[in-house]
Amino acid sequence: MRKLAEHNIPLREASITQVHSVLRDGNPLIVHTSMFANALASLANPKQQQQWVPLAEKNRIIGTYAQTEIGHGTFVRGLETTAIFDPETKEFVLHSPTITSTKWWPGGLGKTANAAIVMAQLYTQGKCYGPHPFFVQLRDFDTHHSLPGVILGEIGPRLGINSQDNGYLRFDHYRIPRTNMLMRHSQVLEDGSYVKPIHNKLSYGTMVWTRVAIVHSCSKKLACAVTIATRYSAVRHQSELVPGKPEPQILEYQTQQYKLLPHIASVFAILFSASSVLRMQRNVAASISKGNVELLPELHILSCAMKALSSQDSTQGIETCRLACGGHGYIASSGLPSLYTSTTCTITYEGENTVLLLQVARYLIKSYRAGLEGLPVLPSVMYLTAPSAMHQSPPLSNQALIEAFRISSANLVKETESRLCRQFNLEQNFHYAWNRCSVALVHCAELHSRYYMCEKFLSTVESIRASDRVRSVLQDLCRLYLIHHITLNQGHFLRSGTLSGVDLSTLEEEMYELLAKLRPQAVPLVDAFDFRDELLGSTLGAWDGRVYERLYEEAQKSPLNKTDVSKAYHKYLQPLMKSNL
Ligand SMILES: CCCCCCCC/C=C\CCCCCCC/C=C/C(=O)SCCNC(=O)CCNC(=O)[C@H](O)C(C)(C)COP(=O)(O)OP(=O)(O)OC[C@H]1O[C@@H](n2cnc3c(N)ncnc32)[C@H](O)[C@@H]1OP(=O)(O)O
Ligand SMILES: Cc1cc2nc3c(=O)[nH]c(=O)nc-3n(C[C@H](O)[C@H](O)[C@H](O)COP(=O)(O)OP(=O)(O)OC[C@H]3O[C@@H](n4cnc5c(N)ncnc54)[C@H](O)[C@@H]3O)c2cc1C
Repeated sequence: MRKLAEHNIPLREASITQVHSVLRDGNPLIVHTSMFANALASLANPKQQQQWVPLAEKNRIIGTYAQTEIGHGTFVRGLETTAIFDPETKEFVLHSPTITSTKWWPGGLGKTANAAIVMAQLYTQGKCYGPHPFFVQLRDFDTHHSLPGVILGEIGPRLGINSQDNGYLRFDHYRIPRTNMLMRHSQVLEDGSYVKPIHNKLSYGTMVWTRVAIVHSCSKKLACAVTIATRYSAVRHQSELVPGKPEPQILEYQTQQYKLLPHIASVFAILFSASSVLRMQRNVAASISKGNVELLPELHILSCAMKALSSQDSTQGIETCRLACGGHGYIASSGLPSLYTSTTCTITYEGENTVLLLQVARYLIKSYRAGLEGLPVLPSVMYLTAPSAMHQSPPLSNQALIEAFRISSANLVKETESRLCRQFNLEQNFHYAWNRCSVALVHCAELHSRYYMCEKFLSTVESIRASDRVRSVLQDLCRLYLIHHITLNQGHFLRSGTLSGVDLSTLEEEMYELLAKLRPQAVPLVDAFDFRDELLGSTLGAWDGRVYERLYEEAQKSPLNKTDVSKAYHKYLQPLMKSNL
């Protein structure tokens, strides 16, 4: 925090620099510097910002974002915490009526935060207006004791991020001033009348912002993992490639190249997509401040799509990197286990991936139907009903592969929509029919999202300012990425008729050649991510390649090595050995 102040970095950008750089196993301030800061910036009105932002900047207020309850995470409309306006006192009364209404999970809530943005069902003049955000003080700003009417604590150890305190929170008729409702988009006036926002999902804005931030952080996490595994694969020698010859670097094995190079490519694909969504988010934020919400649905869908894909890709990629390091990938000092545990949670938080992909699918089906009816649809989904341009590009060129993605995605949406119609005719109920088609719908969303990511990778590489040699490496990497994902999804391409079995064999051959061609670039590529050793925190991935020395040195730090004979020997082992059991 001192460094942030020294470098004049505003609070809401702090999480960018903090990710993984301070505490590897989670950071109790991350929700304060990310979601809490963003909620104040985007959901509070100017007067409220003047009141709270300076205090948050100085860390007098340390906040969290308390939305999820034990009973409901995904279904935000189902939250049970109530905020009932009392016109007599001009206060909201916050209450947790049931066990299932207990807030559960918020980062930093257990012990660190003294305030929270709480999402609660807003009631005024006897009517419920759905979940709204409120600024709520939870602890005394001097003593840090929880305030009367606030019951909170920590939820216990998790798979990872245990340096963070995730918390629970209940309210017992806890009163806050009316002016603590975040009132930038909707308001409750003194007489209790409700003023609607210009779009009823604006209060979900902090989730959208965080999903975009997660895409960025996933590319960084995956970049750390591929750096560790690639450097290690250049140091590690094992087995014989040719009988009787010296043991090669494991990076010489094609299977090892196949494990690592597509994930190095994936770092770029995720990063370029993140930049594109970030640009869109900035545009949408600027439009919203002028009262225009036209592009909000597009941003919501794109952020859902990219958050889902990047969290899934980076988690799988990190696990593959860990496995690619053999036994040493399992040791904590490799840095890979904590990278995995602090990344796999991105699949769940900020919208569980399946649920987000179903949001994307809903948008695809609606846009497809609108397109068929000649109604206007937004740019990213116009292709669903636009005519094919397949014949215009040379066969199997990058452009042709992108077109194959586009047509296969459009084809899958078309097929799934027909299935949905058939199912609807059987069920006579849209929601049941939707559920019976939801596996196919998730596949639609995944293919559409992959198409977007491939397209962003290619268009960025084509327009990037770089030397010819650097560009050529990036082009190879991009080509590898496209082919890799086509081979993983080959069924869709065969079904749409965009690629034949022969095309797929040709592409597969090319992929193997690309692995060999890119092998000498693997270490320079990860070195170019430019992570300091302190940040990687890995015995396997340090710049100098002293893997074995570092493993040995790290082992010396094990508390069990402080004495030759451990206490447990005297207490348990020796009695056992003497007991003749
Ligand atoms: C150099 C770079 C360095 C990189 C560093 C990067 C820095 C990264 C830093 C930090 C990373 C951040 C770490 C922070 C830690 C995070 C900790 C975790 C926090 C949390 O998890 S908070 C809780 C999050 N909870 C959720 O996400 C809940 C998920 N559920 C929902 O969002 C929704 O309820 C829903 C999407 C499931 C929708 O539910 P439902 O179908 O019931 O729909 P309705 O709510 O009725 O909506 C109908 C209608 O509205 C549209 N809709 C929904 N949401 C939105 C939205 N947000 N915006 C716009 N529109 C929305 C929906 O699509 C429907 O539209 P249509 O009717 O179809 O038109
Ligand atoms: C490490 C971590 C940190 C977190 N930090 C915070 C925080 O700071 N603040 C906060 O408010 N929350 C936080 N959360 C909570 C998080 O946002 C929720 O866990 C997440 O949104 C998923 O909701 P859920 O747990 O209710 O899962 P559920 O929705 O119960 O999901 C369980 C299963 O049901 C499926 N499912 C649910 N609904 C549907 C549907 N409509 N269609 C198909 N399948 C469905 C899901 O796909 C999943 O397979 C955190 C969670 C974790 C793990």
